[in-house]
Amino acid sequence: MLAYFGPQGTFTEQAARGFASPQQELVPFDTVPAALAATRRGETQAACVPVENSVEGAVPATMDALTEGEPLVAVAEAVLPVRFSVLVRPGGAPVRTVASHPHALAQVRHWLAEHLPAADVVATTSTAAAARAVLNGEFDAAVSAPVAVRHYPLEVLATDVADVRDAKTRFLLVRPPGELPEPTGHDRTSVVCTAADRIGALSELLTELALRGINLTRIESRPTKGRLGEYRFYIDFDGHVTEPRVGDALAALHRHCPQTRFLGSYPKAEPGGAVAGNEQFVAAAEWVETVRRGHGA
Ligand SMILES: O=C(O)C(=O)C[C@]1(C(=O)O)C=C[C@@H](O)C=C1
Repeated sequence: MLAYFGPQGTFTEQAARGFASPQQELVPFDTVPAALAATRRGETQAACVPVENSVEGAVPATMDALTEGEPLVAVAEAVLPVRFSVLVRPGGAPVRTVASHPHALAQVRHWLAEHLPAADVVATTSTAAAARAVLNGEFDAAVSAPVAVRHYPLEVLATDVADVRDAKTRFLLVRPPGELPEPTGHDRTSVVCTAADRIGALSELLTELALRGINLTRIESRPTKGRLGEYRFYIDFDGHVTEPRVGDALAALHRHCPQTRFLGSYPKAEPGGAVAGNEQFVAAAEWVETVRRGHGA
């Protein structure tokens, strides 16, 4: 069974369908923490959750839920284009309230200001929860994934709604630690570190990556929720933990910050990024070995 951030008809469900094997049952949960908790309890083998959007940035609920509680590691990612449909109850009543997930609302702000300027905007737990609430009569319109209309008998007021063309959301498939995915040569590694509160602490972490020619793809901070000013850093970079320099960098991050949590090494959904040559690192390590054995200089 595969848990996903639901209910039925979310973008996350589409991403989960891409990950699931044909016989695997998909189970919706109304929140990201609930989907991850089911996987931690062993009720589902894995969970699919959104992690970042190209317009609105990180999904804080996912970041927090990945660091609080038993470790989970990402084994795959997917990137989906994000375009919305605006759904209403059949009958053409005036739209006084429009609901959606905060990330979705942030991506259609200009469209709403132009087309539904008088409507009150309300946040719901997900885009599909908004469609469900419209069906129940709680709100007049939902900003939803186009597939939502297959699950909720609503009318489509507008399609292809997006302030920014080509917006995308990245999703992760996570499961309890186990066998790692094989390296493919186009992988991403994710970790979270709590940097010490002292001069240069963050720059030391990043320098460990830069010195080894590792390309940083994302860095986000979230408060630890303990002391004011204490932050966790979510760091994504190119490469797989089985590569010598990536393993080396991870060990260095752990030395600086013993509570470093490994969040996975998994194939990148979209090729690209700076591909630094791992070969030099392997060749250099081999050279050191020959020196150690007294066969090189
Ligand atoms: O509510 C959904 O449909 C989701 O899958 C969540 C989510 C998100 O968290 O970013 C996914 C894609 C869109 O950017 C809007 C909402």
